[in-house]
Amino acid sequence: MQAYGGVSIINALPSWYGSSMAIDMKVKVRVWEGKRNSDDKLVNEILDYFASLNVPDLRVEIESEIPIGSGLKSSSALSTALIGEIAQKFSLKVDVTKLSAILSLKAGVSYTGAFDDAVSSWYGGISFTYNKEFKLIKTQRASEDMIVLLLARGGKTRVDMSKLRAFRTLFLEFFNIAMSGRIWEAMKLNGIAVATILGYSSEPIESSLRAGALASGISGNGPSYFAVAKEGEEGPILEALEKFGKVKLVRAINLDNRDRTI
Ligand SMILES: Nc1ncnc2c1ncn2[C@@H]1O[C@H](COP(=O)(O)OP(=O)(O)O)[C@@H](O)[C@H]1O
Ligand SMILES: O=C(O)C1=C[C@@H](OP(=O)(O)O)[C@@H](O)[C@H](O)C1
Repeated sequence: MQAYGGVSIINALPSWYGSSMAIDMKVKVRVWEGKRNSDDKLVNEILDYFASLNVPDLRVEIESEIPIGSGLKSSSALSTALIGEIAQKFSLKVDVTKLSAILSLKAGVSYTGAFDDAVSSWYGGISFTYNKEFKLIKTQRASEDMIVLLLARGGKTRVDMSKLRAFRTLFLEFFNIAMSGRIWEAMKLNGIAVATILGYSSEPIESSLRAGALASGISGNGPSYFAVAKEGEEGPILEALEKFGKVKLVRAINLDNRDRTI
């Protein structure tokens, strides 16, 4: 089973309201009956949950294009893909995205459950959620004709959640801007605010906005930066971002055929 990474539109830590957009960076997971081979806490939390439903011990193979601990939703892509794979293999009916959020919290890899990220990872497109109640507000298709430029970096450390929580009202406003359809504006405001609050340099963001990006900022809690460009207008932004490291170009992804009944 596979799921996808994403970039943040609204980080859910400040207000519990979150939104993210799936991008074409894949995580592919396969499982076989056999002795467990993972020492990852998220994988083991998921395997423990299914063991409690009498699913036998499983060997897990993960192929991921997303750097771990990047802000690009590697954990939600992994957990939804793994939960979906096990549910399909053993014909179990589960709510993939809600279970992903609950088990991510239990495994300690998430602050709010990252339900926003689980929904975009699993269903593609854009998610709007209220993570406190695992509530899906809406999903919408993402424009696949935009280019997302990534300074993809992994290995983030814990963030001080109270720093972001202090800006609850501001992020609630950003969320409302996104809900009204002004996605790039909300994405940019969120991305700049997260960078400023968490102390990341704003130089890559300023450079890409000067070069014509529709949005730029920190995705999730970082450390990855992103910029969004209209197709054909990405050249100067690529040039601006390349001064800060290797840049990866991807597109948003919609998964119109995802089975919503698993
Ligand atoms: N390829 C992978 N293999 C094993 N575990 C992974 C992989 N990708 C993600 N994870 C899990 O996700 C966690 C990282 O989550 P997090 O810090 O929220 O990063 P991100 O912002 O990329 O989602 C890791 O600690 C690990 O448990
Ligand atoms: O832990 C969480 O609940 C979240 C972490 C952040 O994402 P990353 O894990 O990608 O940093 C954030 O953007 C998301 O809305 C919620």
